[in-house]
Amino acid sequence: MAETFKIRKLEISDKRKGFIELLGQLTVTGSVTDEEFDRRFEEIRSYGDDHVICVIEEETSGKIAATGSVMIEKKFLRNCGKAGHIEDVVVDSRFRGKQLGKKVVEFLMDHCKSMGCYKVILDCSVENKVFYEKCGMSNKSIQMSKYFD
Ligand SMILES: CC(=O)SCCNC(=O)CCNC(=O)[C@H](O)C(C)(C)COP(=O)(O)OP(=O)(O)OC[C@H]1O[C@@H](n2cnc3c(N)ncnc32)[C@H](O)[C@@H]1OP(=O)(O)O
Repeated sequence: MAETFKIRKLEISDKRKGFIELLGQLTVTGSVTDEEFDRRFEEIRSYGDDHVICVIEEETSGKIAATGSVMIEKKFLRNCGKAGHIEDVVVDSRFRGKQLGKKVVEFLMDHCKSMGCYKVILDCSVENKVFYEKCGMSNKSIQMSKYFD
């Protein structure tokens, strides 16, 4: 059957559509219960346009095929400017190479533009550098991190 894709914001029913399993293709998710998911969903929803999670649903199967999120940081510099931070971009391995990742990033960038951000930034592995270049980004600096126990 033909695949049809719809891009939209995350909905509370998306846990049943494989959203957490999809994130598991990016990194460790732990076992998120329905209650934990609902609580976190409501918390994120309360941030309104300052924290948006985008998904692409494959409508024939009703499964979430791709996702990505963006947070809007409010600054004092640049005349109290705003910066977008893209995180957690992942496309289901069955659907990679169909421009879905690019569509997710474009959706998130459009959101940043509509929010008046002067820039959008993200961290990624060397393997994903070309993908983000194809999304219109360029390498700016190095990534630093510290994971807490
Ligand atoms: C900020 C973060 O979240 S970083 C984490 C990124 N996510 C991951 O690493 C999770 C595992 N990987 C994935 O989910 C996917 O491979 C993604 C998200 C990196 C790419 O998603 P896809 O849907 O497969 O990419 P998409 O089809 O939109 O590719 C767009 C373009 O980038 C190119 N591209 C995609 N991935 C790569 C890659 N790893 N290396 C080189 N080019 C690539 C494609 O060939 C395509 O080029 P074209 O427009 O000239 O045809």
